[in-house]
Amino acid sequence: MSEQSPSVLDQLSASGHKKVVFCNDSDSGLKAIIAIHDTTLGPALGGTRMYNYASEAEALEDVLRLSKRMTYKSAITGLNLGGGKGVIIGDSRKDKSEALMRSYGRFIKNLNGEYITAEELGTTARDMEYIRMETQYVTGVPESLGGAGDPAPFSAQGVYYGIKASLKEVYGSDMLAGKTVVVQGIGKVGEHLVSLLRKENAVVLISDINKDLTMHVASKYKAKPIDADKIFGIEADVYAPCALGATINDKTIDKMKFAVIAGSANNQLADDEKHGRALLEKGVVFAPDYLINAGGLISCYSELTGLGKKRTIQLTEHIYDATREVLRMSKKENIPTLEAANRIAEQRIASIKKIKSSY
Ligand SMILES: NC(=O)c1ccc[n+]([C@@H]2O[C@H](COP(=O)([O-])OP(=O)(O)OC[C@H]3O[C@@H](n4cnc5c(N)ncnc54)[C@H](O)[C@@H]3O)[C@@H](O)[C@H]2O)c1
Repeated sequence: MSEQSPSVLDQLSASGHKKVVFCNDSDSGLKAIIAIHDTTLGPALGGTRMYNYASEAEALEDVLRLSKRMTYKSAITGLNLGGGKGVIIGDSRKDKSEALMRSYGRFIKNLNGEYITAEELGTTARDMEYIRMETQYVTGVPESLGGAGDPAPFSAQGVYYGIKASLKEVYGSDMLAGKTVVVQGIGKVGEHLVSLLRKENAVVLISDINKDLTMHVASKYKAKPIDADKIFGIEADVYAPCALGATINDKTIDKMKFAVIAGSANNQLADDEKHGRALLEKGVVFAPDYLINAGGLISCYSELTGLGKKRTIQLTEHIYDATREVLRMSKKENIPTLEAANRIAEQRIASIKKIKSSY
């Protein structure tokens, strides 16, 4: 390691991580890192991403960042879960096998429940089935195996509540009828969101790089297709990014004519501090992504704790109140909404830590 790069333990100290496990199995070719950020509220839950990282340092940086975000996400959503994440280094189309996934499952097993995994970028429900063959500490398995199934409908529902809470902040009413919403990306989450918005007679504009899907969703829900390069010139009440991260950046902020940004995509701000502050100054209400896209996490939590669908829906509805609280704090303290969300999450963790210290 060069003199400039901090040691792994220094990196953990700086980010407040509890534990990082490096996994290596030469028989199956497994190379993975599991990061456990914080377990004050409960076991560390977070998906496993499989990605062809350019270096181990890049994989470590990603897993540290993602696991910390999971701590905040669970905390602000009111769940009794900590934050963790796993990354498998490799090409998910070429390097995956039953043995590799089961080997990874055995590393999770050896953590005795301190870390619970789920599906993420590059991993599938089938992979979770393989992990399940080795350990019970996995969630998001198919309904046919007793799991809660696809979390996307719950993620969409949470985004819908986030949009409504933001409209309430801006217009004093959360009615969607007649409001214009631009949904960017109409995949698993986006399409469910379009359906919920159209049920309340919102005017919905959709954009997706998949043209056939766009035409299909447009005619199914009576939504209007728009070109990707037109999005940031449109005047609309809400922009719902449901495709990629970092769409709010130096290039797009100036052009935006939206009152609210609320969508499912992770890490929507290219630079959390800089762009969070820029949106605040521009008067655009930004519903923090990690809060309003937590419906999928809530679905996993329900699966783990044996809660039924009804309770999952109730917990997802709570995203409305949680968003309102964040927006109120942001306004009162004149701080970006992401910072307000982080503070609320940190306050919950600190207060529960105190309770747990009492014998
Ligand atoms: N699925 C969940 O439960 C869940 C939970 C939390 C967060 N998220 C996040 O929400 C986002 C969407 O998730 P998903 O499960 O619907 O993914 P998905 O892959 O099913 O859908 C993404 C859609 O975005 C489209 N797309 C890609 N690039 C685009 C671009 N430049 N412009 C317009 N459209 C583009 C794709 O064609 C696809 O239809 C992702 O960022 C994901 O990380 C998803």
